[in-house]
Amino acid sequence: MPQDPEIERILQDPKLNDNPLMPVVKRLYDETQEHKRQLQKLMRISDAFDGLTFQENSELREQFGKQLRRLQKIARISDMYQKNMVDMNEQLEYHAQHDLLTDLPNRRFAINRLKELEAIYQRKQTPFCLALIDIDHFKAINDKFGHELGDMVLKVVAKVLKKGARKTDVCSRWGGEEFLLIVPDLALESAEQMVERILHEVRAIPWQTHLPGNNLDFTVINEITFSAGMTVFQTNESFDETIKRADDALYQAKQAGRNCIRIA
Ligand SMILES: Nc1nc2c(ncn2[C@@H]2O[C@H](COP(=O)(O)OP(=O)(O)OP(=O)(O)O)[C@@H](O)[C@H]2O)c(=O)[nH]1
Repeated sequence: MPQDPEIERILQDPKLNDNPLMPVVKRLYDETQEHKRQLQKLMRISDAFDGLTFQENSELREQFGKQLRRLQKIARISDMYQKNMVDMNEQLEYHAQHDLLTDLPNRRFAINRLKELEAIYQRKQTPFCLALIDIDHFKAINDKFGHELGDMVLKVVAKVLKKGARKTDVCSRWGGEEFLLIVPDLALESAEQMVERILHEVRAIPWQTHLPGNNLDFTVINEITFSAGMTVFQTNESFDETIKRADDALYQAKQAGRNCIRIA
């Protein structure tokens, strides 16, 4: 420990030995030296601690970075997972309301739409028409050419029906070879003209020429037609009753030789 030379000299001076203040000066000097030693020791400890802290800091920083990267990865995975769940839910919802073969809205979808229209009708008296459309002699197509070709015919006819209807109409697969067309905001006469036009388009499908379809031979089909029963929703009835009337009209169309529309 470096001593203070000036004070050392005074303390060693024999002339001052008898000075009554000398013991106090000596004690103070010793205490000061001791404090100095303590201070230096503390500084050394603090230096070492600083080094240690720095090392720990960089280790902590590295661990923190690692954790952060892991968290970001987990967040990305969770994002993707959530997006997949949303996509899957949308798909599930879509498939719950659409027909797998034709991709048209299914019976459940149509019934929901009918419920909505029925409710709207109670408030605003906005009329809507229904057309039950049934492909003629479809069993014979299956029997003669096979179920696979029958499926393709259903798909092609469904496309033509959808294309012929307006965007606001619902063209649904009601079941088997039967379709329900829901036509809101249109007088029955105009709706009938629309279905007549669609029937004409279905008849005109060029089965003989250029239909795509794996190894299926569409040239065996001559002409596909449908029969339709149409009606309009009336006050004080449920849509079930409207459908029943459309079904009766469809029966009449079949009885009349098919390939035509009847109104009830
Ligand atoms: N390929 C195929 N056939 C179906 C499907 N759904 C129902 N069918 C068939 O459609 C046929 C309907 O036959 P029917 O109810 O006798 O009616 P149709 O032969 O069209 O006779 P009409 O309606 O009186 O003109 C049945 O043979 C069913 O098996 C389907 O998804 N794919």
